[in-house]
Amino acid sequence: MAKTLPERPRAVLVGVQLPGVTDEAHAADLAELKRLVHTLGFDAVATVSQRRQRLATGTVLGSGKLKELSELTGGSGVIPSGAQGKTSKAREKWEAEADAEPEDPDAPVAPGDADPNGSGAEPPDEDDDAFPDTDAESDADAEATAVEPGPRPTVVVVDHELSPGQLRNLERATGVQVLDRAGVIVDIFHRHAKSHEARMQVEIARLNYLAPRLRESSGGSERQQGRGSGDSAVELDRRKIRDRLAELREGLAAIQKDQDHRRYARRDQLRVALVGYTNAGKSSLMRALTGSTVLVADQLFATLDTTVRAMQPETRPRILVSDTVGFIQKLPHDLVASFRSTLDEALEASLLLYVVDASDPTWAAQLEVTRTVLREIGADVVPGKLLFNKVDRLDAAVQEALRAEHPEAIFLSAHRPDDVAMLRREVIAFFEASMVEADLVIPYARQARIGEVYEHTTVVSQAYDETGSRLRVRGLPGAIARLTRSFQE
Ligand SMILES: Nc1nc2c(ncn2[C@@H]2O[C@H](COP(=O)(O)OP(=O)(O)OP(=O)(O)O)[C@@H](O)[C@H]2O)c(=O)[nH]1
Ligand SMILES: [Mg+2]
Repeated sequence: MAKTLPERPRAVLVGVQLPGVTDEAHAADLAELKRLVHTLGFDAVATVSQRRQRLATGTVLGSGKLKELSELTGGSGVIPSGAQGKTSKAREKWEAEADAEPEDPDAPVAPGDADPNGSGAEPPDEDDDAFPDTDAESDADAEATAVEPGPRPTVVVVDHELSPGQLRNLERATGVQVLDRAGVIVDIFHRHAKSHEARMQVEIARLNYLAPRLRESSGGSERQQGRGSGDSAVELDRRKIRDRLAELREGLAAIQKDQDHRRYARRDQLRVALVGYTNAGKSSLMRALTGSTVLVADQLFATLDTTVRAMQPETRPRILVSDTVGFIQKLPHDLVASFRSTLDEALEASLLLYVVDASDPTWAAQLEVTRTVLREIGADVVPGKLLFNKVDRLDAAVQEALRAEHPEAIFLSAHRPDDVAMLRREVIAFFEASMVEADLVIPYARQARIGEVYEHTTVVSQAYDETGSRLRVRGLPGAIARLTRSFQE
């Protein structure tokens, strides 16, 4: 099918299997990178993989593998030595700062496990020799690099976070544009962000990501300033980025204040949030439960905005359902920070529905990523239910085994109305269980506000006496306490 479409850029994936990473986990990582790259509009046509003790400081791969990679892209396979001499003092300083500014909340994405001292890694690394067994290992999986026939790949995508220096070195050696995993995710977020807020959050993350990587054009990556006065152009860009970041933060703070108000207004309502790994089926369940038309798509990070809708048909009191941004492993730090406010929805829910794609063999690792992120924002104290979604794709035996292992979980398919109805009953039952019954007296003078009671509780019976109407209600203890107070004032 892809052949009839306009040509998609062809990409080579690069992954290093570090100690402690199993073959399965490594393969799953690369498969996920392939999906990310696909979502971005590239075709991954080859994978270069190597086992190493750690990422090579300068070029990620050892020199042998780097040659192999560069043969695929038509690059020289080496870092031209002349190119290294040109780095001026100002640029060095800028890069060094960019690589290591941990105390600055605006600091660019940390280089992660790669290149911990963030030197920018200009000189070609020499650690190939320090690990003499690596060459043998690279020979061992040399035959893994098969390329689909067609034109030369024009992009290299590395499954790790690269320091600006590593990125530049790889571009020089391969002669093509190099993206790292964080860059791919940032770009996807950039394309998928719809609301004003999400766009601002993503722009902040993107600027933080791009800033340390600004440089004169090399290997086809975009460069706004064209040629000219080199470092001063970089300096200028840097100032512009700082200004823009400040402006964005201000705008975001205003929007978030507004949202805090709205959230405050919803505080008495019954709320459930759908959380989970990207593509697990959160938006599909959201649609099914609320009849809303949120985007459902077989791509990663289809949803970037939190949507809140009442469960349909409406219950009394109504139950609000939130759809949230999905998680992924190795999510760039900046993006996690950007989406923290989105995740506040999850924090404020009374119930979290952990949606898992049961048909994905790596579901357990995906669930762990979800739990870890939620733990980090303190949402692990919110009661949760485990939802094994997409069971329509499982064969009966696998499903049986899963059910036996997780008797407390809900098994369903977002595509089956009966399953969704069952989920709805489960959600209602959860809230029922936490509700209490109480009597509310509404003085005649305040009858106009009786609607508030109906909004936040279930009215079991109603009677009238000389003081006003007397309602027997069921609701969450907090809501009842607030209503009682508000009608006594
Ligand atoms: N077979 C099957 N496919 C499903 C089911 N639920 C969702 N899908 C499909 O899975 C893909 C992802 O679904 P979404 O609902 O967009 O997933 P999401 O969790 O919202 O994903 P993000 O917004 O990207 O984080 C879509 O192609 C859905 O049609 C299910 O129960 N069975
Ligand atoms: Mg979604």
